[in-house]
This record gives sequence, structure tokens and C-alpha cells, in this order.
Amino acid sequence: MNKMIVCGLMSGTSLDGVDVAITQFQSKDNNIEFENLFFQTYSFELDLKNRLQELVLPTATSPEISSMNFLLGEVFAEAVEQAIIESELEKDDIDLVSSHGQTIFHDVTHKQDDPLHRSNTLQIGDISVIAEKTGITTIGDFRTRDVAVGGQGAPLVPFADYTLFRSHQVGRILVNIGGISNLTVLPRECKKEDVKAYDSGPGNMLIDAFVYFYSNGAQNYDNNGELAQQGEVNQEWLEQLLSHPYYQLEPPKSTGREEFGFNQAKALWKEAETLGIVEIDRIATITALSSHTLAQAIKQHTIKDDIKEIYISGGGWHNPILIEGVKTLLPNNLIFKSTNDLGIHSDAKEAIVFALLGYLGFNKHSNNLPAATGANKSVIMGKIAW
Ligand SMILES: Nc1ncnc2c1ncn2[C@@H]1O[C@H](COP(=O)(O)OP(=O)(O)OP(=O)(O)O)[C@@H](O)[C@H]1O
Ligand SMILES: CC(=O)N[C@H]1[C@@H]2OC[C@@H](O2)[C@@H](O)[C@@H]1O[C@H](C)C(=O)O
Repeated sequence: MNKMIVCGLMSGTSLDGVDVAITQFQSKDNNIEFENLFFQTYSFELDLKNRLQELVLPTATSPEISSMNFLLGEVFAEAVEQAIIESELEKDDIDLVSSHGQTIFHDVTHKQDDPLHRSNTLQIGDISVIAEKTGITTIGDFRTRDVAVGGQGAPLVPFADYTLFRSHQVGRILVNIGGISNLTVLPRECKKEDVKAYDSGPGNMLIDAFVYFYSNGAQNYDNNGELAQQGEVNQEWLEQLLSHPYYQLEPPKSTGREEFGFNQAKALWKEAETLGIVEIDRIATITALSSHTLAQAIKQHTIKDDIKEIYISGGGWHNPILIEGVKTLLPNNLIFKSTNDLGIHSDAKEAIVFALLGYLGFNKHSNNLPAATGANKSVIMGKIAW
């Protein structure tokens, strides 16, 4: 594969904006080398964010979603243009834009009682619009191809984790704490089929919503865990929360806004009120839920897969209460760091990953990981707008 500079775009479940990474890839002796040249997050305007919050609810209408598909294409194109200016690169330097898109709906369950239902996933932010506005060939809409071969269409990051970070010396787990937390287990000297990867449960999504309720809409997240720190964890309610059936499911499994989104947060906030739990303790407890479910998932693998190193990425790395909560629940001989120590900035990781998936897809290399998604074969994910 030729050397390419790819502009990766990631807009995750937090609906906070779009991450842009400009990364150079080169493949040498079956290894892929990368150098990240630029990274920036471009926040969505509040009006847009609010509209997106409505569009991820089942009440959204097709005219609204269809229109947003085009508007988001424009927003993503502007982010690319801005990133090129700020990076001091030239447009001609960028060989490809690779966009994840905004997930609006994801339902990979089989509904036996409805013969007209299909597993489905929808990411919007039209790639034709991005290609047209930027003048750069654009690849996107990765998840659908994996779903088309019986996969869950998620998580896709484990393929990149396997490609870039598997080690001959040690077993590693890579964790991303975004809206949802997910982990990739890479046993020492693992082969593709040995990788295990799945969503452990809520990352920041429930915390963000609780902070929103607590502050009457003034705050969207718990900056540096300051609110959680002031509260006390209600152990009884935590135990109750931990009995949610999702945590007992065997992997591969994936989840999202449908199970741990704003509506669930609202119901939980009310439940805590009924139980007489003061507001600040609710934030501490919901933060502990994210820590416990992630630690529980990691602990399933430390001995079985001989794991020695844990690397964290995603916005959750900035919440020390959440992070310390995980750390204290794990054996203390584990190395526990951010992905910065692997040469990939913890905030930039997913955008770099989607740049990589685009690089591979564009060059006709398979880029899904059946062991992670449950797909029945390897495929080349991504559609291209020239
Ligand atoms: N300084 C901070 N203190 C506490 N939390 C933070 C801080 N910065 C970011 N976060 C958390 O990180 C979240 C954003 O994380 P990230 O951008 O990794 O998520 P995402 O990519 O949208 O989600 P996903 O990976 O699930 O699709 C914010 O909503 C917030 O909860
Ligand atoms: C359908 C969808 O957008 N899933 C996301 C979501 O956000 C986190 C988690 O749930 C993960 O499964 C996935 O994203 C990451 C980037 C992935 O595919 O690896």
C-alpha cells in the first residue's frame, strides 16, 4: 500500500462534536506505521447538538433525519477545511477523508416476531456532501458492511487495536471511555481470532446526563470529576444498578444510547429521587457504576488472558474519579496508563482509528474483525465518494 495522508473524522455517541485527526500511514513488511500530524475537536453548536439529541430518539421523523444527513455532511466538510488550515498543510497533501458519521440508530437484534425486520445501523453525515464540499475523495459508512455479513457493526476499533498494538511480549487491554466504554483484549502473541472485544456498559453517557439534570442544563459533563468527588457512593443503589442484565451477557456484545441513553438516565435520576438519594450522591454513584462495570469486565481477562498492561483513551480519561475508581478495583501489579504511552493521544485515538480503517478500505484490504463483531467473514468496510 502506498503512503497516504488521511483525514479521519469521528463523531461519537456523546454528540459533543467531531474529532479530526490528520494521519500519515505507510505499510512496511506487513506492518502499518503511522504518524499523527494534527488533531483537533470541533464542538457542535448548541442548536445542532440539541437537534441531534432529538434525532437519536425513536420519535425522530425521516424528513428530519434525511435533512440532517446533508447538514452534517456540510459540518464535517467545514471541520476538514478548518483542520487543514490549522495544521498548516495544503489541501493537496490530503489523499483521503475517512468519516465514521454520526450514529442515529443502531439495532442489531433479531426480532423473530417481525419477518420484515432486519438488523440495522445508521450513520449520517453524507460522504458525497463531504467529498463535494472538500474536493477530497471520501470514504465512510463502515458499519453497514459488517452488519451485512451478520456482524454487529460494532465495535470496529478492535481491528485497529489488533493491527497497531498487539505485542509479542505482553498481554494488553485497550479501553475507550467515550459515551459507552469498550475494551479490546489482546493476549500476548495473539492472532486475529484470539482478540476479544465488547462494550462493558456506560462510560460518560449517564454521568453527562446526571450532571445536566443536577445543573438544570447549565453543565454537560462532570469537569475533572469535581461533582462526583463531592458526593458519596450509595452502595445499596449501586448494587441494584449492577444487576442490569447487560453486564451479565456473554460477549461479543455491544450497546449504546438505546440502553444507556438520556431516557434511561432520566428514569434512573427519578428512581434515585424516590429512594431519597441526594443529588450529589447520585452523580457519585452513577460514576461508580461506570468504574465498576469496566473494572469487572477487565478482571474477567487479567488472569485468563495473562494481561499485564491496560491503556485508556477517550474523554473518560479526564475524569479522575472514574479512573481512580477503576484502578482501585484492579490488581495493583497491572500497568494502568493512557494510550499517550503508546504514541497515540487519548483524545485522538478514535479519529486516528477511522483514518486507518479508511486507509485500509480504500486500498481494498479487509478491515473488520469478525472475532469482535460476530461477522461471519472478513470484509472490506467503507463506501467511497470520489
Ligand atoms: N475534562 C473532563 N472532565 C471530565 N469528563 C470529561 C472531560 N473531558 C471530556 N470528558 C468526558 O468525555 C466525554 C467525551 O468523550 P469522547 O469524545 O471520548 O466520547 P465519544 O467519542 O463521543 O463517545 P464514543 O466513543 O462512545 O462514541 C464527554 O461527554 C465527557 O463526559
Ligand atoms: C453503533 C455505534 O456507533 N457504536 C459505537 C458506540 O460508541 C462506543 C461503542 O458504542 C462502540 O461499540 C461503537 O464505537 C466505537 C468507535 C467502535 O466501533 O469501536
